Amino acid sequence: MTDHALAHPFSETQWHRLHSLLDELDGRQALWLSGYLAGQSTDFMATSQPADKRPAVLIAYATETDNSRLLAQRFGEQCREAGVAADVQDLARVRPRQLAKQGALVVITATHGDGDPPEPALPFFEAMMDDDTAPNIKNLGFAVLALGDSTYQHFCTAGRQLDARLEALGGERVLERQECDVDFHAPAQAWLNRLLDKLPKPASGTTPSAPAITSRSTPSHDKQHPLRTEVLVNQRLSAPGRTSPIHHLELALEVPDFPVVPGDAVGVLADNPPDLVAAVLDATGLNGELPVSVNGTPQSLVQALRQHRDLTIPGGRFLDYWAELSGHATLKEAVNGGTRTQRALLKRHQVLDLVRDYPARPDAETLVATMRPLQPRLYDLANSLSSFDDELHLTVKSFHYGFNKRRETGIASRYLLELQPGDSVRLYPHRNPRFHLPDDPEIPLVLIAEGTGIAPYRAFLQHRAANGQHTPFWLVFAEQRFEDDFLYQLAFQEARDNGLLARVDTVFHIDQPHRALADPLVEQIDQLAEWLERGAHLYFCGDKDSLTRTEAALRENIDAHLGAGHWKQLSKAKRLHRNLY
Ligand SMILES: Cc1cc2nc3c(=O)[nH]c(=O)nc-3n(C[C@H](O)[C@H](O)[C@H](O)COP(=O)(O)O)c2cc1C
Repeated sequence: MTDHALAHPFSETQWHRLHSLLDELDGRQALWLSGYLAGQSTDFMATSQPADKRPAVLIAYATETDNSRLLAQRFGEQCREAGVAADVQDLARVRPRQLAKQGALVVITATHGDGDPPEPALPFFEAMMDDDTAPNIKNLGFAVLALGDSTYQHFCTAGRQLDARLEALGGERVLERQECDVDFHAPAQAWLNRLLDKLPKPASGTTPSAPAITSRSTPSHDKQHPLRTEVLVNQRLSAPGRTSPIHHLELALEVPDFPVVPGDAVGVLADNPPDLVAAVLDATGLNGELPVSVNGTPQSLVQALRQHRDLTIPGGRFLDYWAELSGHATLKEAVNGGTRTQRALLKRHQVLDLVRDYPARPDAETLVATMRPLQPRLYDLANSLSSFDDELHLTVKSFHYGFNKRRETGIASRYLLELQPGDSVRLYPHRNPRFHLPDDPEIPLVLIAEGTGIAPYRAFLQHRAANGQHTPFWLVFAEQRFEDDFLYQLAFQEARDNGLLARVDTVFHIDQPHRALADPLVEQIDQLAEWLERGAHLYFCGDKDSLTRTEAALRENIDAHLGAGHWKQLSKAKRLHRNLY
């Protein structure tokens, strides 16, 4: 068959690239790719189908850490098995006008930032809230599942706002909004089951559509099915004696086709520190060997507390249980006093404070059932699998915070920093497509990092070098001291010497207390403008406050230099990439 015998939707360049990729694949890789594409097809199809062929139900998700996407995809499969025509799509790719043509809309959305919608879906939320761009959705059946975390002041705000707006725009609520806390699996599934009953079913006698093949048909790892990796190296990168040390970790990757590229991260399932687990057992008088179950899996209490339960933040259900069990007036008043009083109490008490200050004798199973699940933590990959396909590298900084006048250490960073070669770590891939490299290797890239934000840039450089690509890179990096804290200094200096890095600028806050991360770029604004005119993309990675200030300074200077609204255009053209934490 010639290329032209098949009417394909690709440009000539894409067609050639596709062919040369397919030529390189062996049978196993081709099979994997076909399964992967089939899995993605729920997303692809929704954007490419003509309007009149759109399935009745659109299941749209807005996510940053994947919970909403996984729920949406699972619900999509459940719908198809029940014969309900449903498409699953990222809200970031839904145009509000498209909604008017749907039969029903199911939204699964998280809340992030400080009560904000997940960042990729921001344009969708903005367009929906704006009277000029909001669609007319009279009679559109809708239902909203809101994911959140009740320890945040603005609980489930994104879901609440969208639910109210869909109603205000003329939609008809098929089922009352469900709000879920971090232990969302059971309530979310129960709500989705109820929703399924209310969605339009095929006429009797029609055969339900076959369940779609998802990327799960290939070996895959996620939060529920993490991969066990072995620690090869755990090395301090920063100066000895620094209060928040930074380490470089190398983990053995013993599975093929781990689906990450530079810019992606891994979700790490950290263990709680053994001394904290022991202190909780001690204060509750429970034996760690007691049998309990977590999501239906039987295990010992000590394992549940070590691997699955949040021993830091108590959460509302635990507080209710403990107030009842201990019978203590202070706790009862907090529970009965409404959200604000509860939150005030939780701000002063971690789990250990509660169980020590208000002693009681819990039942092991109820204790585990009422505690919040321990959340995974995301770490950006610091290497490219094109260079080391059997290793994952992470850059980890110790995290400390003040609590009740004492100094606490972050669970995940403490766990990772204390690992020894030979220990194992449970993790899963986390895709971050908004922070990937552009396809065209000739596009110049300005890489701006505060501290550990440098990790993905190491992966970017390795990736381009391994593929023999010559991208103009300009690195701007800030840390504490030049002598001690220039992370991966040798690698970046080598890249500078061999021409892979075109420019490097650094800011060391302790050495140069008045110098900001934006300063080197502002001082070289002509150069930056020239790079932008050549089509450069800008990447911002690391500490949210520092990089938000940096972006504001650059925006002001670039708009002054290249014309008002220039920065906004860069953002619209997807040439600004942010990965902030
Ligand atoms: C950085 C961050 C900020 C968050 N902010 C909020 C918030 O303001 N309100 C809220 O209810 N939940 C908040 N959450 C909790 C998430 O909504 C919750 O973990 C949800 O399950 C994430 O879903 P996703 O994986 O689909 O993004 C936040 C989570 C993170 C990691």
